[in-house]
Amino acid sequence: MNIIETEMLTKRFRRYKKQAGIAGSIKGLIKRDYEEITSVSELDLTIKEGEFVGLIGPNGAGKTTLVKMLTGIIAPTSGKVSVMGYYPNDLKNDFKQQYAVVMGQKSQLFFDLTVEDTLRLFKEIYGIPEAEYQSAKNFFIELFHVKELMNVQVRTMSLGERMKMELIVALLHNPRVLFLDEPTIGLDSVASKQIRGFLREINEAKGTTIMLTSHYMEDIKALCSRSVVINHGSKIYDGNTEQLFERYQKHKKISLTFDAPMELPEIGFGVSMISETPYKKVMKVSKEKASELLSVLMKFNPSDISVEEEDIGTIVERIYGEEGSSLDEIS
Ligand SMILES: Nc1ncnc2c1ncn2[C@@H]1O[C@H](COP(=O)(O)OP(=O)(O)OP(=O)(O)O)[C@@H](O)[C@H]1O
Repeated sequence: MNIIETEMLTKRFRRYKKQAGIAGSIKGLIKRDYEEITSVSELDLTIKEGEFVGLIGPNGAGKTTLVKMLTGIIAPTSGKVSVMGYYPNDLKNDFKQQYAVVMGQKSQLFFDLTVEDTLRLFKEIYGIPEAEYQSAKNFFIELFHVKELMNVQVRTMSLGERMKMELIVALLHNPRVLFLDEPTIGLDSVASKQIRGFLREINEAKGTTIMLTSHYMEDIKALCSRSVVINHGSKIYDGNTEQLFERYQKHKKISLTFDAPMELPEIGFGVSMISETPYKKVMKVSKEKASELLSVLMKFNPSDISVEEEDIGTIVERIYGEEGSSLDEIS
């Protein structure tokens, strides 16, 4: 069953265009010039119940605008949108009860309350019956291993602990759809990995449909079997995530940190150095050579080593750049 359906979905904004200088400001008081921006353009999208979909695109691509239309925060300019059978912008209570939004950069927690109190507060907000509340709470406490944090004030928690709480609060009422925006932002690699594990578990155990927006390609690669790439408001790829990376990702970025100043010899593998200080080296290597290079680099005893995927901007450029690539062919 399709839980999200859009057809020719379009959102245009009118933006005041101020002319430069004081003269421009004064002129603007009398006559205003506007420019029209098409943030989402004729977008067709269907998502089945239970899917875990990555929504990716460079800054300003239209991701947030799309999610705002799917959650009813803004109305489309034209086209059709249906989420769980509702027109989101009607903002029916039944609709709002069935989805959740978690944003890595915005918190819905009350920093002075303990987690126990916060959860109880959200129980009341969502009107969750006591028995259901207890069972959901226990399920998440166990899943996220947060038993010892229940009576801790939110403000004293680490970023990773707080993100777990954001997810518990959002999922307490068992929503059918979860919209996630940058859930691992600012987290170290251990905490990010943990959060990814929980999200996978929630998707599998509860069948929650998840739409994940992230600039971290590692999140998308680890979690989403399907990816939707948008650029300038239009869909430019919709399909298998593995194929997306296989086809459009050429390099990996490897960062090494050392406890003492280190000068690396010429290491070959066609490596190009992105930045270099005595304590930190960041380099780019073709994805085929990455693991071989890693085993060589380990011999220099780095105190930390990380491997990152290419950023979405580079992937988008390749999608455009590939001769004959068309959406029909890819998806
Ligand atoms: N309320 C608004 N009024 C005018 N223009 C807007 C409004 N909201 C978004 N836009 C414009 O629409 C375009 C898409 O913005 P949107 O926030 O959806 O992009 P995004 O893909 O979420 O970007 P980011 O990754 O930077 O968050 C941008 O050019 C933005 O400036």
